[in-house]
Amino acid sequence: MKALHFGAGNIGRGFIGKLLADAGIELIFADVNQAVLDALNARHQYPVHVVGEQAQVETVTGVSAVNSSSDEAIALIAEVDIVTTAVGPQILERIAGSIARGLAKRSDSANSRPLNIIACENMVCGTSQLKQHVLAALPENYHAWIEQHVGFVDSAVDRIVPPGEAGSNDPLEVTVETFSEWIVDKTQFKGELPTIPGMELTDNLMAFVERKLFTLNTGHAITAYLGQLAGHQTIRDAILDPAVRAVVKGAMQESGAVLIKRYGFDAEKHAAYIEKILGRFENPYLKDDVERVGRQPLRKLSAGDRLIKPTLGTLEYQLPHDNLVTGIAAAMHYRSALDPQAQELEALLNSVGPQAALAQVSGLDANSEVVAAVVKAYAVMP
Ligand SMILES: NC(=O)C1=CN([C@@H]2O[C@H](COP(=O)(O)OP(=O)(O)OC[C@H]3O[C@@H](n4cnc5c(N)ncnc54)[C@H](O)[C@@H]3O)[C@@H](O)[C@H]2O)C=CC1
Ligand SMILES: O=P(O)(O)OC[C@H]1O[C@](O)(CO)[C@@H](O)[C@@H]1O
Repeated sequence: MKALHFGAGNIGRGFIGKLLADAGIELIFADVNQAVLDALNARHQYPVHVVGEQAQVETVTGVSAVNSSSDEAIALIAEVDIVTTAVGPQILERIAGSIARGLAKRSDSANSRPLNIIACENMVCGTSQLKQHVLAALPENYHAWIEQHVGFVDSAVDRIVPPGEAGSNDPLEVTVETFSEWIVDKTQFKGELPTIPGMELTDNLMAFVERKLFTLNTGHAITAYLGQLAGHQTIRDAILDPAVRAVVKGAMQESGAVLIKRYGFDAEKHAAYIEKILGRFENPYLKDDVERVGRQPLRKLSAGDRLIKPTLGTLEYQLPHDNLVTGIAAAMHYRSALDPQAQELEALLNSVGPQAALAQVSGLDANSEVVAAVVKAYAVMP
């Protein structure tokens, strides 16, 4: 089997690419970072530091790399059995053009072996969104062939992989936690289901996607936003602050109450899931900055993402949401000189004020009770 993986970043090298290579699949990364491409092609291997109680360095071997918009990448799409991505939600549209050209070439060369494409991003149905971008970039006469031969498989991906330590000058080295979970929708595959250790198949993906995004990511984001307000640099320091932890845990419980109602999760098991996540945030072996986890606040404050979507669920089922409201207010205070979305948010707040800014960014009704509650919480934050 042969795979092309877009995005040789933290999740690409530290999680998805590692699982593919460990499964004996010939793996080629597609990226735009020349230093990373050169290093992968010079060494064909890289170290993954798996940190936890029993730390170990695992070497991923037999890998190579191409530029993601090169003719080589397009030729590979025409040839491989699996394409995966971990590039960031906003980049999916950009790589869709290369994928479309590769699929056209595959169809033109009458390669009718099934191909499965799996986007591994923090978003609901990321692969289905990628599929729409790919179809939009392809002439209509290819669409029926794509439907027949190409599986667009949605997935949920969970492993905390911060950027490498500033002290390391190896562009390939990556540090990961021991925990990992990659769950894919088995109903969307074309051809035989692959057997890749570490990839779990389900026919109930939406429950897993929402469980992960609206528990881990909800709690993580609020830890970052409240952590920054309290002057903490890292997620660990923030979650060890009792005032931050109380709100984070409360918000995960509020979001969890929605998930339990919607998907029938067992309440006790869900409480244990929350505790495990709090322990992962505390991981003493990872240095994870609040600025990484809080990045792109406009995306994180959008209607379908980790703060607003669970809050909408609490409104739907008439459940408490005070801690989620505090988290949303803290997100509106997020500032980062390195993050264009943080600056855009600040400019919007300065020009139209918190009530209109929140309504614009989140799609919430400006005159709703929940927006009024967030604005009230926002006003009393330092
Ligand atoms: N880091 C983490 O702990 C986790 C991240 N995720 C998700 O995984 C995705 C990737 O995140 P990270 O690996 O942390 O980001 P990253 O920034 O470390 O990696 C992204 C990679 O994509 C590459 N890239 C950018 N434009 C590209 C293009 N046009 N073609 C090909 N490659 C391109 C970048 O050069 C970089 O190597 C995101 O959607 C994130 O939400 C999900 C779970 C955990
Ligand atoms: O990658 P995003 O969506 O910006 O959000 C950061 C989040 O992703 C993760 O890196 C992995 O799920 C979390 O650590 C964090 O909640």
